[in-house]
Amino acid sequence: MDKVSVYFFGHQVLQEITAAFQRHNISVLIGRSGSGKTTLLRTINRLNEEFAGCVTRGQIFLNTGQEHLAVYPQDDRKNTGIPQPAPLKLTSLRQRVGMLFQTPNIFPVSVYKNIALPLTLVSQAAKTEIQERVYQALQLVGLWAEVRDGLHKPAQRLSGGQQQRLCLARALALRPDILLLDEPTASLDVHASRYIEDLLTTLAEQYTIVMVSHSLTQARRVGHTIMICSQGRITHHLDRDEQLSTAELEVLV
Ligand SMILES: Nc1ncnc2c1ncn2[C@@H]1O[C@H](COP(=O)(O)OP(=O)(O)OP(=O)(O)O)[C@@H](O)[C@H]1O
Repeated sequence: MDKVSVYFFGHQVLQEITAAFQRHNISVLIGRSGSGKTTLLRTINRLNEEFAGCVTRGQIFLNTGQEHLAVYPQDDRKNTGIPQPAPLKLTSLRQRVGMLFQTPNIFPVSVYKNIALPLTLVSQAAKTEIQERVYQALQLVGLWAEVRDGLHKPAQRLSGGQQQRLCLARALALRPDILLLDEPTASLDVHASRYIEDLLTTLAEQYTIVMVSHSLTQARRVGHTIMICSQGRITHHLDRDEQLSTAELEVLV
């Protein structure tokens, strides 16, 4: 992303952020409450636009390895003769960029339909293929053995950790390039959190993951890169093995 700023009702909450989230890496955003972590995450799938009074400036590109695509249509270089990447439609962007929230946002339908419904909406796949992709997604998040006998039971009956994995399976079934995770373990106990963390480490081999966390220890456990946000800026950009003491202090100030 290049010089990305976000305003809510004229108040600037992101200050010209320029950053790159490496492919097949877990980038963890940490920082004090209100520093802009969630807003930054939501620029990547343009979710901020769903809120009243929001204006976004700057440019975001998505590099999938095969394609170079523009997330935001604005481009100051319009008249410079530099070839412009293809702009992404919002529906396509939301399919390519999956998102998980602090508390699992399951739909009030069966386990199976939680994954199958969005899949049916965005793909032309036949019923048998939908079923195959639902099963694959459940296996990918380690839920298959736990839910195979209750696929058509209400998803609300699952535990919190299972519900969060179901949400992850729903996002993965759409075959995204990027996963955005907003404190995905915030509502889970330590065992369910560790399960999700291990899962993310495995998924990072295939997906680009950008995650918000309030836990520095979690950031150190799973993050390949740690980005520290403060007052709408990324003030530190650290690799996993870098000494964090200065940065830790910055966060605590
Ligand atoms: N929909 C919105 N409407 C108005 N202001 C908003 C909206 N979303 C975020 N903000 C403002 O943007 C600023 C950054 O909020 P954001 O949620 O991104 O911070 P955060 O670092 O994720 O905080 P937390 O760690 O508490 O979740 C805050 O001042 C917040 O009030």
